[in-house]
Amino acid sequence: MSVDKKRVIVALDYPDQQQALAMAKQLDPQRCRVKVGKELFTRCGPGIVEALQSQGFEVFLDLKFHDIPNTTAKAVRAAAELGVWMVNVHASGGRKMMEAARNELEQVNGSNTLLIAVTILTSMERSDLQEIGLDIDPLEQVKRLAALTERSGLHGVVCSAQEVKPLRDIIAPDFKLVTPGIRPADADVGDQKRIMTPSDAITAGSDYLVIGRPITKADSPIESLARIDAELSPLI
Ligand SMILES: O=c1ccn([C@@H]2O[C@H](COP(=O)(O)O)[C@@H](O)[C@H]2O)c(=O)[nH]1
Repeated sequence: MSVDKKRVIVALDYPDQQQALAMAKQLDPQRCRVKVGKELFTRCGPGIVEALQSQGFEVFLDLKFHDIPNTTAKAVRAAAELGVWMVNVHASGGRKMMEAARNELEQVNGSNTLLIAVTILTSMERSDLQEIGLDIDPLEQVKRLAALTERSGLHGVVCSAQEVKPLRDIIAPDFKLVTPGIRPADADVGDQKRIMTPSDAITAGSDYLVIGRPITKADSPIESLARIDAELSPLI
């Protein structure tokens, strides 16, 4: 089995195609992947995904679908037909929703799109869960949703890197753990709560690190990415 060297996914959280493509132009599609999220996709539509693919990038379409099973499944089909590398739903949409999405994906001819589920957003801490009626530690809820996601036949979950080690004890080794909330030691934390440095995340066993503002808002995004690469290169 070949080792995946492209462990960093750069979150292209920009308000227009021009800025997103200008950033992408500075990146090497052989060394990283890119993520298109709600802001960029809502502004630009599927054309931005196609533009990035034509530059050679594998795209994680991070739209976090959360709806009734039929609607979510059809949205996942649309993403797979766009040829994205990875797409996601919210695990809290439940087993029936996730199974419908997985079944629909299996019907897409020749697709090898990965389908993963968001557990608990990395911007949330225990007090946030309490406000929505969940009197539980984030780790416990993440474990519960990751187990449900695996039973529903998806390929992995989005979680915090802080949860990777405990999750590895309860899920299959090939179940993908995709971790946003990555912050180099000197970076602004912003609205993220459950964070980890790039090297600690890889050491803990994260498959993919999603990194946005520490790169995209840096004075020199390329120097920032190069520092992250240098931090990770002895580890991957
Ligand atoms: O739990 C989650 C799920 C998704 N995200 C997304 O990842 C990036 C992180 O960006 P930063 O600028 O590095 O904070 C962003 O696009 C989020 O939508 C997440 O942060 N947490």
